[in-house]
Amino acid sequence: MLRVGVIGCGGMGKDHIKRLTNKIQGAEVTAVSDVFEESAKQAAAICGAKVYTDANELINDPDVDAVFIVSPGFAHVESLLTAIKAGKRIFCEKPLCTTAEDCLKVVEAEVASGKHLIQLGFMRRYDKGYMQVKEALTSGEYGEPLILHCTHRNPEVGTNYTTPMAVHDTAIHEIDVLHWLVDDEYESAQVIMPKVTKYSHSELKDPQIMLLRTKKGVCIDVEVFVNCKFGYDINCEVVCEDGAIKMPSPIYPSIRKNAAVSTTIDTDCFVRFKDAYDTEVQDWVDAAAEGAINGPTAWDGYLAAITADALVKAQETGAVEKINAAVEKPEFYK
Ligand SMILES: NC(=O)c1ccc[n+]([C@@H]2O[C@H](COP(=O)([O-])OP(=O)(O)OC[C@H]3O[C@@H](n4cnc5c(N)ncnc54)[C@H](O)[C@@H]3O)[C@@H](O)[C@H]2O)c1
Ligand SMILES: O[C@H]1[C@H](O)[C@@H](O)[C@H](O)[C@@H](O)[C@H]1O
Repeated sequence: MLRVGVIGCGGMGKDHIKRLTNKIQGAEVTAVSDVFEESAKQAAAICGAKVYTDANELINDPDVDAVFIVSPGFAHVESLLTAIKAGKRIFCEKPLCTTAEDCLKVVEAEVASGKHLIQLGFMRRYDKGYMQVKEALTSGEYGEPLILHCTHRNPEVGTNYTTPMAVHDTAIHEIDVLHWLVDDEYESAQVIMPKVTKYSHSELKDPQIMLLRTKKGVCIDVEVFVNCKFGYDINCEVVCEDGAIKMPSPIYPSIRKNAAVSTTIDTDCFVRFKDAYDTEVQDWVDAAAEGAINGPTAWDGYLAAITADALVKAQETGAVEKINAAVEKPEFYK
């Protein structure tokens, strides 16, 4: 049994604690921590775990074999470095860290430890729909990918959500999954700002159109619209030389009523990606039995961070911004 300590007991933290406690085979939550003791206590009630307010104490608890980081992005770096030092296995929710500089520190610490310790929570790589698109692309039947059209729509966000978060918090998922889909790396980024929706506020330009170009010349457009009001709507279509592949939407019945046909759209990521979260976490636990780490790595987190930085710069300049890694991909991640 893998004894897991969970850091961060907010919305996503509690969702993962329930998953680890009720669904995942081979793991138990033995400790939880939150800077707010009351949040940690509420989470501990779900799983009967020890309560900490200091994440570093949880990491060094001898009853914790592995650490699950679900605190806000800005707090990830400290827990990651402490857990690497303690030699603990780590699952870290996206983003790895909020700056490329911190991501690089984590990459360097993991490489120096000589052990693969970190799986990053880019769950879309475990989503059935994206996996089907990837399978179609790698079959070679449709030729080379040329263009990707994507949408990332949330029904609404809180008033503390600001313009750069459309990149760091939201488009970060597309940044990771799309280059993985087409097996390529990003070269440049640009952002186009349409008219702002009446449902936004002065600190948030919403919607945005993000454009990415890969080294092989694939052009990607992602509409990020976080106050779209109508649902949690994720779409992706890959236009290839010999066909176009559209990711399937979750299947709901089509209802005929009052002279209209309607189908449900999910309203949040917890439902839309429920199966993907379950699969990624089970994979992390299963890999532990073999002393391995699967899935997205700290290096993927670093690549996402430099791409995010270019997009945030492009939000301000409106220009095409280059994306360059400060270092070569270490042998360790190849
Ligand atoms: N993969 C996904 O689709 C997905 C979905 C939602 C959230 N997330 C990620 O999960 C993480 C948490 O998001 P959330 O929505 O639960 O946020 P949240 O604000 O609801 O919860 C964060 C919790 O962490 C606590 N906290 C803050 N600093 C801490 C620290 N240093 N140590 C321990 N706890 C600390 C806060 O008190 C809060 O209870 C973020 O990295 C976010 O990007 C991922
Ligand atoms: O933290 C959440 C989460 O990552 C969701 O998957 C994404 O759709 C939201 O935009 C973001 O705010």
